[in-house]
Amino acid sequence: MSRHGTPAPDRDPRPSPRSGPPVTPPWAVPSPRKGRCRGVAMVLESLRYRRGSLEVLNQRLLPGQLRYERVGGVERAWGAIRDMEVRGAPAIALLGCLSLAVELAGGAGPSDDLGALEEFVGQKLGFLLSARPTAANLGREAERLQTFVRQQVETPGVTPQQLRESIIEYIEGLLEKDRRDNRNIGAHGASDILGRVPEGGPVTLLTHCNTGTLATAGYGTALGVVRALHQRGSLSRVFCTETRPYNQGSRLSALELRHDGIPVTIIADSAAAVTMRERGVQAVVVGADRVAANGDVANKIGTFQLAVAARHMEIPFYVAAPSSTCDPTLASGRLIPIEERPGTELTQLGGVLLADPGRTIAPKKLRVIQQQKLKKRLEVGIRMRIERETVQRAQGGLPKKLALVTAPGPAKGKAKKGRG
Ligand SMILES: CSC[C@H]1O[C@H](OP(=O)(O)O)[C@H](O)[C@@H]1O
Repeated sequence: MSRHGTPAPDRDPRPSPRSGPPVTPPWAVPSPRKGRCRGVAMVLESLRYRRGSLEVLNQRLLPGQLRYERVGGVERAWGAIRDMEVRGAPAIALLGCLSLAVELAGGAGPSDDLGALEEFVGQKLGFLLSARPTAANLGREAERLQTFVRQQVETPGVTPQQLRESIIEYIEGLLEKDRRDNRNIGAHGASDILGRVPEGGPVTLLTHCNTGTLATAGYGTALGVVRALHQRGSLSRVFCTETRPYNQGSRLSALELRHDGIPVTIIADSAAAVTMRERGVQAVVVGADRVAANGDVANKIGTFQLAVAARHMEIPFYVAAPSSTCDPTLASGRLIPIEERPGTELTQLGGVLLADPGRTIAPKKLRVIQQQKLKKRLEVGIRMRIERETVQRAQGGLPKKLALVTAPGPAKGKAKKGRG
C-alpha cells in the first residue's frame, strides 16, 4: 500500500532499466589489501617500461580482464597496434618507439657501424608505420627520432655504442614528455572551458572514444581536460559515448574515469545529440588522430556528427591533441590517409554475431573540421551539400525540360567533403 492509501503496483521483478545488477570485472574485485585488487595494483597504465623490458595492457580484453603482455620487439608491437591491443595516437607512437628501444637494449642491429645502425633504426620505424595509417603521432615521432640520430651520427667521435645508448635515452624521454604535454593540454582546456561558462562551472561535458591514460603515457588528452576539471572541483559530469564499433568509450573511458572517481555516464552513440540538448552539455571534447595544416581533423568515426550537432546547438566543440598529432605536411584533411577496418568489427562483438555479415560499410576514421574553422565553412558547406542533394533529388523527379535554380557551388579548390 502506498502512503496515499492506494495499492502499490506489483513490483516488476526485472532489474531496473536504469541500473541493472552491477557486474564488477573480476580483476577489480576489491581485495582486503588496501589499494589492490585481487593482488593487482589498481593502476591502469597502457605501457609498463623499464630499460630492456616492455609490457602492454591488452585493451581488447578490457574491462573483463586486466592482462599485461610482454613486447619483446618491433614485430610484436606492430601486431599489438594493428589489432588495437594498444590504441590511441600517442600510445601507438610510444609503443612503437619503446619496442625499438627494447630491441636496441637487447643488442639488436649493427654494433660497429654508425651508418648501418642509423639504417636499422629507419627500417624498423618504417615497418612500424605500416600498422595503422591515420594517426600522425608515430610518423612525427619517427621523423624527430631520425633527425636526432642523424645529428648524433654527424657528431665527431660518437661511437656506435654511444649512438645506441643515446637513442634509447631519447626514446625513454618521450614517456615523460607525453605526460607533461597531457597535463598542459588538460590545464589549458579546463581554463578555456571554465572561462566560457557562467560563474566558472561546474560543467557538464560530452566526450567520444578513449583519449585517456589508456591512449597515452598517462592523464590523457581530451580526458586530460576532463581530469583537470575534476581536479579543480569544476566537473559536474561527463557523458561518454559507447563509440561503436570497438566501444572504446564504454569499455575504456568509462572504466578509467570510474577508476579515478570521476562522475561518468555512458550513452549510446545514437543518444549523443539528445543528451547534448536535454542534459545540459556545455562542451564537447574529443581527441584527434591527425590534424592537417588547415585545421581539418581526423578522428574516430562518429566525431563528425558530434561536431555538427554541437554546432547546431551552439555548444563549444574542442579538439584536444599534442603537437605530434599535427601534420603540417598535409594541406587539408582530404589528404589524410583514412584507415579501413574489417567489417567484422561491426557485425561481431567479442566474438558474438550481432548482424548478418552481408554488406557492411567498414568502420573507419572520419574527417571533421575543427570548430574554430567550422563557423563559416562547415555551415556553408553543409548548407550547400543539403541544397545540392535536394536539388539532385528534385531534378530526378522532374520532367527533363524544367530547370531548377541551384545554389552556387563552392569556389574551386575550396570544396569540403565529409567522408565515411
Ligand atoms: C589521444 S587518442 C587519439 C585518438 O585515438 C583514438 O583512436 P583509436 O582508438 O582508433 O586508436 C581516437 O580516435 C582518439 O581521439
